Amino acid sequence: MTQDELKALVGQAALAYVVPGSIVGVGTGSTVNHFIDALATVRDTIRGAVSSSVKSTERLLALGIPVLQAEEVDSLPVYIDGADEIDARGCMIKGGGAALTREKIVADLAERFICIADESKLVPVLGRFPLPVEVIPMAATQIARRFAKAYGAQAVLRAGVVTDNGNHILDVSGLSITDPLAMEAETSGWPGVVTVGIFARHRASVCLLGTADGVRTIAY
Ligand SMILES: O=C(CO)[C@H](O)[C@H](O)COP(=O)(O)O
Repeated sequence: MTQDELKALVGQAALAYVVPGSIVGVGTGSTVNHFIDALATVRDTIRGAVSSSVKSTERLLALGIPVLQAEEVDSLPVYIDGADEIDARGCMIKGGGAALTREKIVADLAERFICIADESKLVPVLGRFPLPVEVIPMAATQIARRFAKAYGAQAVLRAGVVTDNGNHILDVSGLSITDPLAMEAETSGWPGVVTVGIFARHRASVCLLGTADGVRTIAY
């Protein structure tokens, strides 16, 4: 099976976690695009979606799924999203699609984070995938220096990318994230950091991994 077929498999499997009559939290990315397509087939059974990006909103609306604003809902039963890396405890690196800030906001509304990914995303330790960090533009250089000093890591500005929030993305390589909760807490507090792409406080409750043998479900 191709990687895209594995993504389609888990996008479809995630439908089992959609609560009838509810509003669904929807992430961003190529795997989530498959989920949105699957969600459209049951759109009459849900009240709508809260989306984590302009791209996902456009796809949801094009498929006839109503989109609500985050401020219109108190809580969501599930948030369904992809990841760039997932460790053995369900902590993740996210933000490859530059949507990490809104993803964390919508995930924070949800009771459960259902992560959908192909099995190549499962790693022993987070950090091989460069960590995306959304930053206020004027602070980018200062924050890059701080990653070098604190962790010996190299932060590179993602060229030509402006987030849905008008900010920039640093991609930080050379990290070995053995304590995701601690690193998320520490770096999230640096001035100028909007959102760090470590999802430890908002880690996955369930991970659906696409494998050649079918969907592997990991509950944390
Ligand atoms: O965090 C994300 C976007 O900001 C995505 O969930 C992550 O990049 C995975 O994307 P894909 O499903 O395309 O592999």
